[in-house]
Amino acid sequence: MNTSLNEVAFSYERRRRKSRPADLTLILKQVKLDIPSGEMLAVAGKSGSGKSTFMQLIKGFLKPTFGQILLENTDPYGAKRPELFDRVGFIFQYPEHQLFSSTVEEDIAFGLRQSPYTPEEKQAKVKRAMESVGLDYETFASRSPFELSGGEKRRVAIAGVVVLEPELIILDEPTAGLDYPSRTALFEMLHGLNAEQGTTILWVSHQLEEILEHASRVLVLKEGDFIADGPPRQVLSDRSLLGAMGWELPAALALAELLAETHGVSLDRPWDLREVVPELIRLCGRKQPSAKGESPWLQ
Ligand SMILES: Nc1ncnc2c1ncn2[C@@H]1O[C@H](COP(=O)(O)OP(=O)(O)OP(=O)(O)O)[C@@H](O)[C@H]1O
Repeated sequence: MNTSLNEVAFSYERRRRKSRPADLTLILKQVKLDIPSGEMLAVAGKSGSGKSTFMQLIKGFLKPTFGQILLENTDPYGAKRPELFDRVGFIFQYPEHQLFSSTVEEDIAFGLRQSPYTPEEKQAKVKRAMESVGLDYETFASRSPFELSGGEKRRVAIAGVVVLEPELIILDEPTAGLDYPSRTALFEMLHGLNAEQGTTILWVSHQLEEILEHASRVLVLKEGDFIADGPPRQVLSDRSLLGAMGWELPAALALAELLAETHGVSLDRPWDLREVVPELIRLCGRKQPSAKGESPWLQ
């Protein structure tokens, strides 16, 4: 689903008739933005910069004070079509805190309770949603969500949104509090939804490495303005931007710079630590890993 913000400004203050943007404290400042269908879009910015407000406007939890949100070129408010917001799924931070049913299946099916589907159709949808988040139906459907691991609980909570087949999914720091394997699995799942169902994924992230690895585009928000927008490799190599945001250089670039300074090694802008490792191995005089994947450190 194509999503646009047309000069959207937002204030939590009450707007009086005839008030202008300059009369109010704006949390989002006349933002113009297009989010074409199918993007993996990360939003970064300091605490209080307006990320959550931005996401809630797209979901329809908040209404623009000025300007318009367009979903498939339609303003849901102007066209009196609030149901367009149902095509946007919203996953809060720590969504597992909102699980409440006694079984995984009931929890995921909760959003379908008002729908016209038969019980069999609902079960098929739940099963499909569970598969798309990597939860085996036979293993998990009848278990209590409260007995699962943190990563599994989060998958159940996400399946409860995926079952509604949203075209755009918004996630607020989806990897917060997860260990490395759970983070990797979560992104595999999001990439799967994006590639197989064309779902647009928009998520808030505070981790540059995560953005570099998973996003097709990154938006940087500062005090209600998008100050950068583009491919992560381009945006996150801008030193003045990194300085303005108080962000460290991504680890692979920092390591490459250190190698250049200390050993005169020149690497071609590595973005991933895996791209730096072969050079480190060479400098240490160790062999490269064999085709079988043996660790060079153990030889
Ligand atoms: N309900 C509210 N009423 C009034 N002001 C609010 C409300 N919610 C947020 N704000 C203010 O709006 C600004 C932006 O908040 P927002 O939650 O959108 O930022 P954020 O970038 O998501 O922050 P964080 O990373 O800490 O979650 C902050 O100054 C905040 O205090």
